[in-house]
Amino acid sequence: MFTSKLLTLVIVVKPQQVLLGLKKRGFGVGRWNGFGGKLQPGESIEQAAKRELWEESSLTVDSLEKIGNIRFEFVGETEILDVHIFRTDHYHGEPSESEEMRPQWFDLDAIPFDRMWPDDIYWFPLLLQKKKFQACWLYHRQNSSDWFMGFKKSG
Ligand SMILES: CNc1cc(N2CCOCC2)nc(N)n1
Repeated sequence: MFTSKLLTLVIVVKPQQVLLGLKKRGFGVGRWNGFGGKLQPGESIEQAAKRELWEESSLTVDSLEKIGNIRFEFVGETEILDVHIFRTDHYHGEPSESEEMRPQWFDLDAIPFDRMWPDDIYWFPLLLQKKKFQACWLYHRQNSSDWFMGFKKSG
């Protein structure tokens, strides 16, 4: 029996750069990623995305653009990660380090894909072109990059 866990992921973009955070602990530690996490009771996905962005980077946003959804399955595990991905080009404040994340701006032609989750190289270009997408990935182990993917772009 599979259960799914709702998670958020926010990618902050400015004209020539994208903001990523180095995960300092927990799931995905050591990888650069967008900002996000779990929902709290009573929260909408978007509210959780804004809260997690603020908690992890101290940025606030007026609006988020829902850009994608990826479902991750890990062989041998019964919990599917249902990650809702948002993009924002308008934010307030300056990024600052939190207990979870060390934020850093990256030039769009220098995104550190080799130090990110292996799926990111496939959907970051779509996010940067503002193309909505859906995807599913099967990982053979939580830290290996063995995976196969099904990819469906939706308009
Ligand atoms: C498994 N591959 C993943 C997972 C992931 N996240 C799961 C934990 O919550 C934040 C987003 N984010 C990316 N880019 N790739």
